Amino acid sequence: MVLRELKVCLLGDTGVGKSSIVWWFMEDSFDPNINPTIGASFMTKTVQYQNELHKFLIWDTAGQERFRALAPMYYQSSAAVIIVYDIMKEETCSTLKNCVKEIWQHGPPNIVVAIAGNKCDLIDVRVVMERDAKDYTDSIHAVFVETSAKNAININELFIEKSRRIPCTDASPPSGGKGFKFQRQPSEPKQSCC
Ligand SMILES: Nc1nc2c(ncn2[C@@H]2O[C@H](COP(=O)(O)OP(=O)(O)OP(=O)(O)O)[C@@H](O)[C@H]2O)c(=O)[nH]1
Repeated sequence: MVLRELKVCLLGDTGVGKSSIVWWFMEDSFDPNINPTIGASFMTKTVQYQNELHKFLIWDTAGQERFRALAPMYYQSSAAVIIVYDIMKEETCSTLKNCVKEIWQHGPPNIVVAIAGNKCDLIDVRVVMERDAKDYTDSIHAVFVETSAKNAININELFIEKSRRIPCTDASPPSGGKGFKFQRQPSEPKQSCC
């Protein structure tokens, strides 16, 4: 079976639920008392997709202002970004849009962008309309999905949709070899990020 590697970076404001999304994807569980990320955290998970194994290499970045300058170090070496906003906080959409602009300017060419409107379990108190978010993401040709890390809505789908769109690196060991091929190495940050 072919093994493919997909480097994915999560970006977005503090508190939108990036770590919770990753945690659900990794562990099938939700922690209401999860701590804010410091710097960034790295995780891997391998899933079977059709007749391939997809190994996700996931960088979960910190959304707090004081860590934003670090973000380019992670997205510049990624094949895909998931930019998360909170459907209850309009201002997190502004951050998202700034983030998209920055990635277009400073990210790798052909990076795949997905937008996740998180906390859709709180649909009754939403302030960001799904239609508006969808129109925006269509305009930038990004994948769009509303998610809930709390109720496990669309989390696996988000990662699977990514893996369908990313031109994956074949990480199968060359015949006789044992190692994995990595796509790109992190480089120095160019400027502060989303
Ligand atoms: N109701 C609800 N709460 C959520 C959801 N996802 C995350 N939360 C809560 O939102 C808060 C922030 O979640 P985090 O996952 O730490 O957010 P983050 O984007 O990683 O934050 P930083 O690490 O600071 O960048 C926590 O209290 C979570 O329990 C969700 O889908 N629904």
